[in-house]
Amino acid sequence: AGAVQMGASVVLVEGAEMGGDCLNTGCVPSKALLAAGKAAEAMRQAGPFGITPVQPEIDFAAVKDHLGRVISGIAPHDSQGRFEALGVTVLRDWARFISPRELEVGGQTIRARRFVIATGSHAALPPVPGLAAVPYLTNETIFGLRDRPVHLLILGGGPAGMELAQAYRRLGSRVTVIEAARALGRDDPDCAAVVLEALRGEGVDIREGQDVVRLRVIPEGVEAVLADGAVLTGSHLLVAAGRIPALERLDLAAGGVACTDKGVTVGATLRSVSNRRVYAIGDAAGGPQFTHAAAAHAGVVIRQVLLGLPAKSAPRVPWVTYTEPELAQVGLTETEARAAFGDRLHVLRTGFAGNDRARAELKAEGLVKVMVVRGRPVGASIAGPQAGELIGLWALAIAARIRIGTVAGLILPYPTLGETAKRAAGAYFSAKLFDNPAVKRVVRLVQRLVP
Ligand SMILES: Cc1cc2nc3c(=O)[nH]c(=O)nc-3n(C[C@H](O)[C@H](O)[C@H](O)COP(=O)(O)OP(=O)(O)OC[C@H]3O[C@@H](n4cnc5c(N)ncnc54)[C@H](O)[C@@H]3O)c2cc1C
Ligand SMILES: NC(=O)c1ccc[n+]([C@@H]2O[C@H](COP(=O)([O-])OP(=O)(O)OC[C@H]3O[C@@H](n4cnc5c(N)ncnc54)[C@H](O)[C@@H]3O)[C@@H](O)[C@H]2O)c1
Repeated sequence: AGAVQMGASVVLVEGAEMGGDCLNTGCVPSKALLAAGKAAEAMRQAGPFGITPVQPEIDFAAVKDHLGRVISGIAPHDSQGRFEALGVTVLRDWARFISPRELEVGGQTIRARRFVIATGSHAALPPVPGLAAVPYLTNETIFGLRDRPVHLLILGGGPAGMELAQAYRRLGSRVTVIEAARALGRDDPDCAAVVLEALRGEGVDIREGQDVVRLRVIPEGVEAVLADGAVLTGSHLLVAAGRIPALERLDLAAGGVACTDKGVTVGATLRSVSNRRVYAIGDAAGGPQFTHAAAAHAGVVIRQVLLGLPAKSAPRVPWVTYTEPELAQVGLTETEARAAFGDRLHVLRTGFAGNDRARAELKAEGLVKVMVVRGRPVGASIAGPQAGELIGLWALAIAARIRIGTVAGLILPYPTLGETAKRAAGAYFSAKLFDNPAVKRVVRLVQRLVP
């Protein structure tokens, strides 16, 4: 869309649904499902507000229809019609390279000056004994279910696994997550612990540090035997154990495009190291796998290809796991910042328990951690209500190299969750101001001298 509107001649090739993974089988249906689960949970948890709690009746097929409506509502923005109206030639078939500067698409040859590979990723299938012989779901099939799984076993406790675990649990399924290492392991452990405790409190069974040693079909569905000997039986199995780039149809060898099992081999400019006509963006580029990362990549390519300007992809992007409470990260985690800056690091912490809005809404679990080096934030981790919205301020502060004092001095409306930022920033100064005998001496002196 950007390229054509800036005057380039553009062909867009899509082999499946317009809108890709995010719209059809990723972000959008998962957030719509989480929203349905949240509505159900609010009914169960109304008691403390003085409202009789009810066990909601969930029409699972109607929930599935809700996902469909949300997708259809957004789809026009990603549609063939919209792109054609902008002047893009849209071809609905699979593309493959036939030479370093030609693609074959449905019998047609396309010769181009530049190519952008934006083919996304698929669910990775881990080498678990028996997986090939049992029925399993991935993100490409689970959102199509019209019947509620009785007991959903989820292989993988990353963002995909944990978001769907909470959604299905709240919609009435039993859910067991089997995680080989640490659940939500890319996030700050203190913040991840808040989310895991909340999920366990809702009845999600999370088995960490557990390999599945065998899977087999049983009459009720699937049986999983874990390394510790536990035997789990589920009606359905979801594989959410990471992603592999979707390069299999492209015949990259014919195009002279080097790749690994992580994606097309590119540097920070996103240009193929082996074919200078080719760029790779999004999940296919082997970096962070988020829609906003893919969108930022698109800007990096447009700048270089259309304007001839230098551009590089950002080494880090923020991310959010949309459980309730939410889990958000921008910049460095405490562990990363400690490794990079050692004793120069100050870690500021504040809990949502000290935030009056969170108290009023009975959502006071969670914390904000801010990593500060030489008076400027270099990272923030948040677990709590609306963490995904709250991380925006820290993203700006880090990107614009704003001093922590500027955040502490902000006047923010009361009572808002956003005040957690001011409170966390204030912690940088409170120790220096309030526990400092020199400050106390100065204040006493000023009190005596000032009339
Ligand atoms: C369950 C789930 C939830 C997620 N939630 C979030 C979220 O909340 N926020 C977030 O930022 N990210 C989320 N993600 C990640 C996000 O979906 C991806 O990072 C994003 O879709 C990547 O965009 P992309 O353009 O690289 O690839 P895609 O969106 O996958 O698009 C690639 C397109 O290329 C097409 N294609 C592939 N090969 C060919 C070929 N040879 N010829 C023609 N067409 C081809 C595919 O059909 C597809 O339509 C989630 C992922 C999952 C699985
Ligand atoms: N809210 C969001 O932005 C969001 C939501 C969902 C997915 N995504 C993106 O999509 C991508 C895929 O998500 P994901 O959660 O599938 O991947 P992931 O790589 O983030 O997590 C996969 C998890 O599965 C575990 N695992 C791997 N093999 C296993 C095995 N054999 N048994 C048990 N556990 C195993 C890993 O240890 C890891 O914790 C991620 O990169 C993520 O960034 C983003």
